[in-house]
Amino acid sequence: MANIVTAVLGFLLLGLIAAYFKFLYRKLRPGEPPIAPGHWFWGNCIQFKEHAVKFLLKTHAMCGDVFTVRFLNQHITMVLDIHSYERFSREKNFDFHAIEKQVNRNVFQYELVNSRKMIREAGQKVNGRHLFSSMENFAQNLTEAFKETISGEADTQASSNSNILKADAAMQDQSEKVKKLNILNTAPSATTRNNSAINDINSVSSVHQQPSPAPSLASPDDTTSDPIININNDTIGQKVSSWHEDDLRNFASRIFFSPLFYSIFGRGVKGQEKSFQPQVFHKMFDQFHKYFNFLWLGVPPQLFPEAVKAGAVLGQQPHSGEMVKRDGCSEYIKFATEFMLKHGQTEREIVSHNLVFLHVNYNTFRVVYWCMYKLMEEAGVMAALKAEVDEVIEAKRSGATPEEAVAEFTADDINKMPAVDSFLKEIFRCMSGVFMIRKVLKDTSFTTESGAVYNMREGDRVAIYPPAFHYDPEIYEDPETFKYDRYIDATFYKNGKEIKHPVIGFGSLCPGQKLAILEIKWFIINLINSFKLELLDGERTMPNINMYGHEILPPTHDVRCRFLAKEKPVKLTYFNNFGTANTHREEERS
Ligand code: HEM
Repeated sequence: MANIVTAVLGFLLLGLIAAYFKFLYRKLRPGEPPIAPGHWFWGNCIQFKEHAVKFLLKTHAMCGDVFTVRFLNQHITMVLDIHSYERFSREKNFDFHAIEKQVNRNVFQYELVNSRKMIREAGQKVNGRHLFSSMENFAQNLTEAFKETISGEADTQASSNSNILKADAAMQDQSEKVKKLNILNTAPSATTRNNSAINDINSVSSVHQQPSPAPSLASPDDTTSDPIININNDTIGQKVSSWHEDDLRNFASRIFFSPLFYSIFGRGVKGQEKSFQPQVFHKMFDQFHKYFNFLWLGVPPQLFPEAVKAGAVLGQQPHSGEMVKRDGCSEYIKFATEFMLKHGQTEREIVSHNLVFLHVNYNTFRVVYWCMYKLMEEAGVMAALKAEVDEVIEAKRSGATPEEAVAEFTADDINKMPAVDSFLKEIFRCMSGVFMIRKVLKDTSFTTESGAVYNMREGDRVAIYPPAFHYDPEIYEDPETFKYDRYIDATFYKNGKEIKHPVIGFGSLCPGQKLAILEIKWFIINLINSFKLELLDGERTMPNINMYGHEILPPTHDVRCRFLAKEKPVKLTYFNNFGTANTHREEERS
């Protein structure tokens, strides 16, 4: 018996050693970059999770510009040379498609047919003339959201959302449709989960609907802080003519996420939308998003019941035929829906794609959260931006009386405000967590800008890691400090050479970059024009460095703030001037 046990243990050990050499250990081939020191089993997982930027900068100092890190059995070669960004982006053997496929399959559980063509063509629906019309759509929705928040209607709506969900929960049947549309429909009891998700919302509701909610220490991505129902009953329906307290995330959701949602999916018939509402989706999306990094790496969704529950609610969307007819539905969604239907994709796949699109847009919300926070954190930042915004508005202002005062902005006007522009770049510098990652399609010799050659192995991943550039003390003086004016008339150097792209928040492929920047800047201008806002005493937060890998880092926890609608602000309007000669030239230049 003892002999058998010894033999089994021996085989097991041999198996483990063989598995180690097959999957984890790597013998370098000639010309391959060095491997970063790490744990024999985890590789560099722990170092990366503890503080990705510090780990990479330290390894860079040890190994040079190009080196390979390992996450369990996944090798990723890091190209940490900012001057090689363009070469990296242009390299045909470095493929983003495989990464996008992995996200679609593992996180959103579907496959996009002919995805390269779809994204290339759909991407045009937010650029060129569509950039201007998409922006017009967003600006109208933003004005609406500000009006609703100032009049108190947004609170009333949020409260009625909660009622809709209660009614919905009561009415929930065993509908097959709901089961089929659950994007994480991994087990047969999707409907039950769906009900319990809704019930969860309602149970949180009763906890949160207290006259004076305590300051929330929950992460903004934490479901315990509920955006739908975290409402002070005393203020529901009241005009915001006195100071009004809220969680920052909640406030940002109402004045930014809502208009963003409507700009993507349009508006249905008021009062008949059940759970397909921005505040419901925001809440559920956050819940789902928390597990993004695990799902992306292929961990089964069944391990995250909270994500599955959220998936059930997120799956409840209008039928595609209805969606494209909604008032203000984006050209992107219309195009993508038509494309997918032509390629024989199902309703469930269309639903999943809609969520992918919301996912990429969600980054814009995260940036806005940080913009609001940084405006409040230091009085000097708000004062400087306010001075610029007031000055530009004053110069554009028309109308004889304060009631009639209007200032009209074009996209060029919005982009030509140096303090706003620099502030936003600094937000991206400090808050980006993005991996610009590609799959190596075949063995490739990659030459860096300085002429060094590295052999990249087929099947590996290769990445640029912008946050490591953004916090490089050789590029940025005092990189840990937030300086809103860092980018005004400034140039940056590394190894004595000027850097062409000092901030890389969007990777090289994001088709939504121009739209996101315009939307955020327009939001900042409107926010400063319409509201006074402050953090409550002692409220501070910071980016959650454990979330490196997310495009924009979430905060470690939410903060409480208070805001006051300004008396008679100048009415701001966005003017779509696409078609004028100047605009074409600006577009071509950028
Ligand atoms: C602040 C907001 C945003 C950030 C930080 C952001 C960031 C990114 C990043 C880092 C990538 C990967 C690119 C690469 O690796 O080269 C990406 C891809 C993408 N983004 Fe954005 N994005 C934002 C807003 C948007 C918006 C508003 C849209 C809407 C059109 C959008 C659509 C996409 C799409 C479709 C892709 C996939 C591109 C492909 O597969 O080729 N993004 N984004």
